Amino acid sequence: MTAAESQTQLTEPHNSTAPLVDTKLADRSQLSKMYQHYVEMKDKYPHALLLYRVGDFFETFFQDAVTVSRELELVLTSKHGGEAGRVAMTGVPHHAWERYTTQLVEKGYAVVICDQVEDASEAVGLVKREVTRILTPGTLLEEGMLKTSRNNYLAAVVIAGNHWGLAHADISTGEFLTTQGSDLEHLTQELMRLQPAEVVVPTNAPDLGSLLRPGETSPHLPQCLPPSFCYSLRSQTPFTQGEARAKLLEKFNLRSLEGLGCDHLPLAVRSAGGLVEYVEDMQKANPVTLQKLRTYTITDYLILDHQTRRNLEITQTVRDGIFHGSLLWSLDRTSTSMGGRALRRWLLQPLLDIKGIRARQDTIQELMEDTPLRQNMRQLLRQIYDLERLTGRAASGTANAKDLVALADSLSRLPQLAHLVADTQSPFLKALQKVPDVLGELAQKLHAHIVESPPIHLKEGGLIRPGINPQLDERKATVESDQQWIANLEVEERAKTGIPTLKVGFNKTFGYYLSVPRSKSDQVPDNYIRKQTLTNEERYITPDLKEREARILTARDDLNQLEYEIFVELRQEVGEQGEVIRNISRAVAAADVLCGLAELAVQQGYCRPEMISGREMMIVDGRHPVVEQSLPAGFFVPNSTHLGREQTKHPEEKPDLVILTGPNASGKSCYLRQVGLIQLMAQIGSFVPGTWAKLGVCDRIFTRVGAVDDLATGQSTFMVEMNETANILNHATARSLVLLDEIGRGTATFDGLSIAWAVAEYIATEIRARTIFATHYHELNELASILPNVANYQVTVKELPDQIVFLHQVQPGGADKSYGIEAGRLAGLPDVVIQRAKQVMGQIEKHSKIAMGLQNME
Ligand SMILES: Nc1ncnc2c1ncn2[C@@H]1O[C@H](COP(=O)(O)OP(=O)(O)OP(=O)(O)O)[C@@H](O)[C@H]1O
Repeated sequence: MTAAESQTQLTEPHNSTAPLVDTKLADRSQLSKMYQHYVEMKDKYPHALLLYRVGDFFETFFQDAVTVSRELELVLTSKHGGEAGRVAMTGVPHHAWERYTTQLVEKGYAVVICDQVEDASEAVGLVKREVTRILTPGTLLEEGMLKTSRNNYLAAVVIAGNHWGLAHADISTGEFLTTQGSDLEHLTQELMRLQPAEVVVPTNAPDLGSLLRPGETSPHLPQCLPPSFCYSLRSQTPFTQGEARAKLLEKFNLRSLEGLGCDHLPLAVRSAGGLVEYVEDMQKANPVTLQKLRTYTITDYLILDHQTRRNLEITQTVRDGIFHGSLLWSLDRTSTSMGGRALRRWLLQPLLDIKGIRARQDTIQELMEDTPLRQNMRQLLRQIYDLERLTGRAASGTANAKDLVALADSLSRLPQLAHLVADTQSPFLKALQKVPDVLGELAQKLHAHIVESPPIHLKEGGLIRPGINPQLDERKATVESDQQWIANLEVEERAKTGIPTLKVGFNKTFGYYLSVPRSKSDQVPDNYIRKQTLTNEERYITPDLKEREARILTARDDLNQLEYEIFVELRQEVGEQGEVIRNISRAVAAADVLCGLAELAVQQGYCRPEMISGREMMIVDGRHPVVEQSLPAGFFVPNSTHLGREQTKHPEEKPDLVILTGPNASGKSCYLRQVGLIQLMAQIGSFVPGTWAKLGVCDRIFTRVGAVDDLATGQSTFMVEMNETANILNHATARSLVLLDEIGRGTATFDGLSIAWAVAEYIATEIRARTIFATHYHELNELASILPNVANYQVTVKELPDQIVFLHQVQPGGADKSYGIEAGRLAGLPDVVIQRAKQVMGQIEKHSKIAMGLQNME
């Protein structure tokens, strides 16, 4: 029976023969003991999928079975549930729970793991089971469930009127930050930046504990929260000022929150306290260590709204939503996953502080100038594993022995790294010069204790080296000597019985046995006790053999247990050093990002931009960092940019606003984005694609690029465009960079042209933001003759008799034609249509000189 068939059958109304799918419809007193316990547990977690350990499986029952079978395409079956009848069931093998759970969590479900906590063979009555783990998208720790290249954020929000608090943590790395603000639009934008896997929201909803999957709505969810995330609806109590504050003080063992910088920020405190409470509630058996809470202010960073991040394709492309072809793709030369995550964070949160930017630039420069240092560092960094997450798993008790070996290997690279950077001067390299002694000692201890290549399982022995623990060695010796005794037994018994083919064997049911061919069974001595008869062989045991076997099995259990205890102690020691390891990990990650950026700058021939506090933007021979890498070397045509120069006798040479015209596909959008990306790269401290640059720090970059229907919100292309334009006009300042592509295209020509004109005029005269305005409306070129801070630029083409050659060069002046009709001709429009189009254009141009009626407009 397929999953689909079984599901159809089970979703039919319940009758006496169909399996039960609804716990509420089941007569609990008629259920057998285990199912009664299951239903009790399910009552506690009504909104999660409950995976219940039964023998070698994790099973789901009732309605959860239907959901799991549907989502994982597993066969839905049923089991006898006692007098009440059969119960719907879907199960997964216990060793594969991580794989299946990952899929469920990725689909936005919360999963509760209820495991057996006593040995089934020793249980009296029902095996004892407890909830050992609750997994939600934002509270994952397991290696296989996390993406190495990005943080997995859990966020918590508190909203009070137009004010908000937002805390976020990555519990796999320990990062924990909080902020507050006073415009709900900023909260939306900050959530869009973080892209949290899960957002915790305090509500008074009746269905507390439920997890809304992306796209699911609830009247209890504030409107400003974007629908694309998972939301956990929680009680408001832990988010009250008193509770939240107390929770933070307790968590970080503090008397006051002053040191955390959020004492005076009640909403930041409430969201952070609520988040800690939630994490503690989710992590039953594995307490999570978070780094000390840090407070930040969103206005301390360059603000990029969601549209701008999207349009500039910072982490993924607009068209396909993929990493390949994004800015991050083109810049990432990091060697560690910690560095990869840090680069992503930097790109989504560029700096405003010139000192901070210069410190990063200094480091890049030093690494560019010293090629051996850079190469050696990169080589060494490649040998450093994900220290942040390994430490997280150690501290929460989920790390295995392989994790600790990887951690020790990585820690032992740190002194080598320190040695390599011993003579460096820049701040980010100096931070690596001193490795706390305790880490070297820890690495040594781990290496000394754990075998080089340990097994994944922790309770089956083989983890700890000899010579570490006398008791362990003693037990090992006993087991080995007993095993030797058994090995000798074969030889001795062969000699004794004269049966040369006698063998000693082992199986799970009988343990050790002596195997003799049936033809020789009459030669066995009296002390052999027959245990099993097979086609060609007889199997025997002897009292001596059984005695040894009992000794071996007990000693081996003891041995494994002792090894496990030694391992757990080591793991705890690592956890205790969590903060020290994570501090140095952060330094390694930053150095890795900068080393990668230095490598990139050398490979691609980037320059160090001079960062200034004024508004000037000068880029000589700038290039688009992504398009350049996608074209064969030397094919990209560089272009310069001069904007916003304040002290100049010829303001027209350094305009605030550039009207950029040029035919389709000539390279206007590419140029526009290139300017935005160079500014953004400069503000993360990177060198930039160009031969020389001087850049005033921007407070925000705005883009309005291309026309895309927002079908999800039912808005037309034109309305989306107008909303975005309104947002820019309402928020841009003289320190912003505004990149506008084709404003006014989505409506009638004259409406569009009029809006485009008015928008450009407003930006140039009222806001004075540095702006590039790409347009097909050549009429806008008139603005330059009226406003002193507007200039015209065009992307040039060469006209040949039967084709247009794109030169991709941006030069002063306005294009007087758009070549749209030529493009139509090349595309095969009939000649008569082309001729008529030219006639109509001539007529329109005659009557549409805006400049002529300009006095009337003013
Ligand atoms: N400076 C450049 N050097 C080399 N190739 C370029 C350059 N600029 C753009 N191109 C190439 O030209 C193509 C078209 O560029 P782009 O999309 O920017 O044109 P456009 O003028 O904005 O067109 P439209 O007006 O139709 O949107 C790009 O895909 C790119 O490959």
